[in-house]
Amino acid sequence: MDELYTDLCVLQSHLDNLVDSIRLNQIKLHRFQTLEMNLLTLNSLRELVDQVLEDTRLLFELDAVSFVLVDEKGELKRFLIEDGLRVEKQPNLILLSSGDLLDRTFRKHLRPYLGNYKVEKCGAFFPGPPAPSSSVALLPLYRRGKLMGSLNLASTDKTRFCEQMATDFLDRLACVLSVCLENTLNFELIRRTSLIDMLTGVNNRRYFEQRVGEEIDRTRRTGECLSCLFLDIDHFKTINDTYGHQSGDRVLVDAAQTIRSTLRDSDVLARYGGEEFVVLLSAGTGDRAAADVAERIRQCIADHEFYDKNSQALQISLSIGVATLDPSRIDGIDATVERLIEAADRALYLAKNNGRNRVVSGFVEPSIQKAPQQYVAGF
Ligand SMILES: Nc1nc2c(ncn2[C@@H]2O[C@H](COP(=O)(O)OP(=O)(O)OP(=O)(O)O)[C@@H](O)[C@H]2O)c(=O)[nH]1
Repeated sequence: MDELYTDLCVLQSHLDNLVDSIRLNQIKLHRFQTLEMNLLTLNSLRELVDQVLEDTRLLFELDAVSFVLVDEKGELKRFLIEDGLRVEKQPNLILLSSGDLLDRTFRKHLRPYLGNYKVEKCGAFFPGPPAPSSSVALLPLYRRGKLMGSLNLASTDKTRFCEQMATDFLDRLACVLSVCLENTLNFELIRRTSLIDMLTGVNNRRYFEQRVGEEIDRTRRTGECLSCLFLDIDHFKTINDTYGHQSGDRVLVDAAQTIRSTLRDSDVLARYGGEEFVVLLSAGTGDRAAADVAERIRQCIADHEFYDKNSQALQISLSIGVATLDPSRIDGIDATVERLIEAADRALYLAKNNGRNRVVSGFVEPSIQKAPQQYVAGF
């Protein structure tokens, strides 16, 4: 009888353990499903990065999460900056200019690595080493045999990730994240290609008009200044007429690259149309700094040697109109895309009328529009 009772107790304890592990797996499954559902509704790389870095850590109660992405052409960095992410302030986002690290770590079998944190194996996957004796899971993200990145999880609980563990949930998460990453990158490329000027490779007017609206909303919220520069190549018709349309195209491409090289990554440069470009300076650039940037661009173009299609050197110049929207000077409702563009265009008109190859600056004025006050001249 006693023996039967002992057997029953052992059986009961087995059953209890089984029920516990089923409950635990249900909780895990629910967490994975929540994360997967969130990943499937994302629209941009920026959202994907935020989701992966923040939600994964909180949802799975991890001590560190990092996200490695292969970014050979620096495109992903540009997408993220354009969408307002301060990449330099995200130590857990690691953008690699080559896939060598991932190839070395996963290439043999494309399987996750689970185990103790070892600096030689895991050091490059975490910005700072997790606490001593942490356990980690490095999950390769790949599609069609190509490694795109990795999701890296760390816990101070050294039993959390062990070599012998079943990895079904983690495999599935890596697989879903890989598909989402591939879709997001394809979507970003299509979206941005339609926002790029085919000749010069800088953004087009459509992109600029989207961005300027977003930036004005931001200005209303933060009270920071927003400056817009209108740039127009002087006597461009004469360049076309003298050297031919193809040479004109070469000049436009070279001018766009030269202007881009004077700007910060976070500034927006777009071809507005024909020989007109527009620059939106990143939030917080005041009116004086904006005029300085404009003057730097003007000087850089004036000093630059351009070439026609027969490699004959030629010189060009730019007229630039600068308009600054300073929320401390105008009412929020006065701050509109049209008013900012109009003010920059008016300043450009003055620069042209005052002799070209110069910068004229002004503010978006409250209700009664004043002529821009000229305080910076080209030469
Ligand atoms: N090569 C080339 N020329 C273009 C392109 N788009 C516009 N243009 C030319 O740019 C010229 C612009 O001429 P205008 O608007 O008269 O201006 P401008 O000669 O630069 O004179 P100002 O602006 O007054 O200094 C026209 O001849 C257009 O045909 C382009 O994509 N390629």
